[in-house]
Amino acid sequence: MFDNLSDRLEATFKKLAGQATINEVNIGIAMRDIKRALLGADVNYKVTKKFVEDVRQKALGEEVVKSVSPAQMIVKIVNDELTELMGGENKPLNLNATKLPAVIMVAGLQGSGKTTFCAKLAKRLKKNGKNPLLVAADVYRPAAIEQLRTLGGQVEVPVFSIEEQDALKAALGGIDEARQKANDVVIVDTAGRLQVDEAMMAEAETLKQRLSPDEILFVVDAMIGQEAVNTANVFNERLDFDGVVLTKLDGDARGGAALSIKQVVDKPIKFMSVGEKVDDLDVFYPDRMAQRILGMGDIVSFVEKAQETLDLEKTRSMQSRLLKNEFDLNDFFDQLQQLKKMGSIQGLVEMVPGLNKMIPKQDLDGLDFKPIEAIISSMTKEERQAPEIINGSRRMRIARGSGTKVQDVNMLLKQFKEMKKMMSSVTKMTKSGRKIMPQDLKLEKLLKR
Ligand SMILES: Nc1nc2c(ncn2[C@@H]2O[C@H](COP(=O)(O)OP(=O)(O)OP(=O)(O)O)[C@@H](O)[C@H]2O)c(=O)[nH]1
Repeated sequence: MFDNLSDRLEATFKKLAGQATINEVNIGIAMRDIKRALLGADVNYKVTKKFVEDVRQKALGEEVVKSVSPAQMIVKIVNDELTELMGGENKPLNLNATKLPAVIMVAGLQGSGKTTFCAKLAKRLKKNGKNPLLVAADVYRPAAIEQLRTLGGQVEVPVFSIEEQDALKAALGGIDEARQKANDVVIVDTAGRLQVDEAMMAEAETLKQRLSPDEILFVVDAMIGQEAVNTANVFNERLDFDGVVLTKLDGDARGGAALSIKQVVDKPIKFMSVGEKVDDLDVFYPDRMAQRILGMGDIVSFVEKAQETLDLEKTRSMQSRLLKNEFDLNDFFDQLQQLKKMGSIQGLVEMVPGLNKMIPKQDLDGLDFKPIEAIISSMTKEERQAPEIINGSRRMRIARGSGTKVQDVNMLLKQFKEMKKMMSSVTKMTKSGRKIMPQDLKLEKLLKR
């Protein structure tokens, strides 16, 4: 996701890197490039136009600070504007129902990933101490009910359904059942159709009126590009939903939906789904997403994900070593082993600065960490602890031992060094309690301001 956009933005920043000052001419060229990059990523035309204009105004209005290069300044402005574009901060679910159970209604087109999302959300809520009930209000297709049952089984959350084709009856029945069984949240999976149609909308409206949900979430497949924004508009006009869930962000989606939806319907993106497995759901953080788009990785999400999934003992010791700046290739190796346990590798790799450049994309599907593992395995304990002692002859030995080339060893060491440098600035920032920004990770000069 966003690869192409990231590459094109990076190229734009590189072009600016050699320039001494910001002026109408170089900003004009940069804005033209950014505009093309956004349109190429399927971002809505109006949104793109406004975005570029805002960045231009800010860039030209910005006071020139000697120690900051135009490229750095623009990266910062683009980062801030991207964050704003996607909603600024994450907006959490509203589950402060005065009457229990809280009701979450989930709507969207058929095949958007709605049912899968319901199960993922149930799992997440359960983990957070809730006692959810899933309700199959997609009553027209037995397969959909069956799917919810299967997924409910996987996440160990009960599923309520009825035989009759009456969505309202199913939903009300589910709420009743929740009251009796002391479930504090009800997640209602509503019917999707292949296209927005009147009957579907009317049914969803009735459900909204009768259930008074605490939260209506609209689920949309990010792969459908511009159409995602149009569908969101139609649903929003009828349902005035509370939040958006973007799905299939692990696929080839160009990201336009993520970047346009908030602006067009003025509703926050609350979650993003990044794979088919029940764990592949992340809270949507606009600031972290902006950092990812700018190729800065997303250390914060990565550590959080690690905490959720991994061997806590190991994670803790890794974090403490990170804080002490003792992170070495042993930790890196451990991390790779653990990564495999953490679901969608592609998604995870994108979160770690440097790692996305280290592992060729085509290798990700086959989880091919083997060359990296082989290289690290061929090192001695001392070498892993202090990679700087790995000189030319050691590199040759390691390459031979791991069946790789010296260039591969060089590459790994170089990337590790960069990663360590970045992590060290992150940890310094964490210690000082200051919020971490992408420019902290890459643009060291800015730190000196
Ligand atoms: N790659 C990927 N696939 C997903 C994701 N979310 C859902 N899917 C897949 O998309 C397909 C459709 O998902 P469903 O949850 O059945 O979609 P739905 O909107 O409930 O569709 P109906 O039940 O047919 O109305 C399934 O094969 C899911 O496994 C995701 O984030 N990434």
